[in-house]
Amino acid sequence: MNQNDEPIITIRGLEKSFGTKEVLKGINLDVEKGQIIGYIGPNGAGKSTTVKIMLGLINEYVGEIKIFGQDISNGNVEYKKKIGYVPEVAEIYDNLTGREYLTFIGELYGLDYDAADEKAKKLMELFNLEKVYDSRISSYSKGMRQKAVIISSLLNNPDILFLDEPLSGMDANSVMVFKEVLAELASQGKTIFYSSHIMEIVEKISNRIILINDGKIVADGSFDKLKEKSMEGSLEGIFNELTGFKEHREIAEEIVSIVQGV
Ligand SMILES: Nc1ncnc2c1ncn2[C@@H]1O[C@H](COP(=O)(O)OP(=O)(O)OP(=O)(O)O)[C@@H](O)[C@H]1O
Repeated sequence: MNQNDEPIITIRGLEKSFGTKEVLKGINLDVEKGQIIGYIGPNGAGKSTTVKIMLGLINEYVGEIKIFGQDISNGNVEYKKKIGYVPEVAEIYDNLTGREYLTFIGELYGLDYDAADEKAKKLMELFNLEKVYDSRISSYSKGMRQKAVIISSLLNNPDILFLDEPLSGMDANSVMVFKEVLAELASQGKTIFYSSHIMEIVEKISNRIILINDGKIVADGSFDKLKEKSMEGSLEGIFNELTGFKEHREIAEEIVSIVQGV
């Protein structure tokens, strides 16, 4: 196997506990260049934990992770230069303007100020944010902030993009643009690791879906392949089936009866 055929991410025997709580119980995964992975699972399943370990934000774990062929525990953080990350909750610098924030991030990635400014400005225009480029981020709406975070994750032209619920707050037009951007990036060989609870979108954009439950991978394949193995026609149905969740109606009825009982 030559170097170009090597998986871009390899995870072997990944285990992670917080105190006595075992969160990841042996994750094994090879991700190929150009894949859009939909990484899904119930609340608390360990999706963000897996991503944070890959980003080097959590250092203590059992198992081996290679990104771009390098073991990430070797102390060399160079690989991070080729990664983009949109966290579920972004701490962005409210008192900075869009321009200040994005050029700052661009410079952290090694771009010079003018290159970062030009790129950020063009991307802000394409996301309809040109008018607020010089306004403080504290004045942005939720969706506007989210777009600024997405732009910041793209400034370094990353080879792997980790997205944790990236569309929250974004309007339908922007979602449409962003979905196309992801498909286009993947077609150019970028790898996308996409975590979300919006099953309709995961179903549409991912060419490979990985479902974790109780710390283990319980499904891995294209949406069509998962459908073949299931009685369910939608990803939402497959998700319910594989996570053993059947009581939604009973739970809903109980909630309503408690609400009405006050
Ligand atoms: N720093 C931490 N300290 C202690 N427990 C943690 C920590 N981070 C995560 N956990 C626990 O690990 C489990 C997995 O959390 P994680 O955030 O990875 O889940 P998730 O699959 O991303 O969930 P969600 O869909 O709700 O975002 C949860 O039980 C959570 O409480």
